[in-house]
Amino acid sequence: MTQPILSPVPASTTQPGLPVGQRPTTPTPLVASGLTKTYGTAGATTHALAGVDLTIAPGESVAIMGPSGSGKTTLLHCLAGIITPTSGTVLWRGEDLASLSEARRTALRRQDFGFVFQSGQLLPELPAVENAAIPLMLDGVPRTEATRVAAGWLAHLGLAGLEQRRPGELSGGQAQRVAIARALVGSPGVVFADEPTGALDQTTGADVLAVLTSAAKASGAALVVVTHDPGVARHCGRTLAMRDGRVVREFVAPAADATEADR
Ligand SMILES: Nc1ncnc2c1ncn2[C@@H]1O[C@H](COP(=O)(O)OP(=O)(O)OP(=O)(O)O)[C@@H](O)[C@H]1O
Repeated sequence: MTQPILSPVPASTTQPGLPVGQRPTTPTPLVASGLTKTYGTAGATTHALAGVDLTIAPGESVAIMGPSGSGKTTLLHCLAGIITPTSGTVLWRGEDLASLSEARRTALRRQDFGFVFQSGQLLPELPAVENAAIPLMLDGVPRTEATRVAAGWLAHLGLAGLEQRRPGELSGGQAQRVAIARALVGSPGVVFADEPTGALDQTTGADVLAVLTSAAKASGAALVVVTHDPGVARHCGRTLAMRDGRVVREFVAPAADATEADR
């Protein structure tokens, strides 16, 4: 039986996953200022982001909603350093992500950020426990230790006994829990989730979302979730409604007063 490595106590008193000292422990906000992103070339441009200012506090959960094409994924990708904004800055631990070398940005994404996508993010040939352990192994943690920690997360997320199953042998909801374990296993500062329940039925999606938000909270990670589902947004402390590349409304939890037009 693997040892549980996540206890429901504040992250300030425990850093699940890795031995103390391997991770910076000072909580830090993620601060975006004046973000714009323009795709295309002269004559055929799309202004996907038209000036976004946003601060994600340590440990807070933020849902990003808005109609298709309003810039949600573009914002998430800028915040996570996956793409570089056309103008504006994203500061993490005092550094502008755009000023880092690609190698530094890649390392930072692996070490400080976790990611959950809609589906298809697990490697089909690897068992669940190894899928979940990947970020640690890429970071140089020995395989035995990495899989021990990953197994602890799988157990915490309700997947004890399924460690050796490959993704094709898991349900959609179980596969998303493995993806959540993988996102949290390295004790990230921020977890980014893009439509994490979009491929699941409503009940399974609600379960997975509850698991994601509570596990992120217990680990002390901030959570940024792009979603069309107001049920998802209700799990988050703050909801931003986007339109035409801007944040046009903001709700403090729960987002019960979000209208159909905000989705
Ligand atoms: N790589 C790209 N090249 C050109 N245009 C892009 C690119 N990515 C996004 N866009 C455009 O930028 C705008 C914002 O796209 P984005 O994917 O951020 O919106 P979204 O709100 O996440 O949409 P959805 O809810 O449909 O996923 C859209 O008009 C889209 O067509």
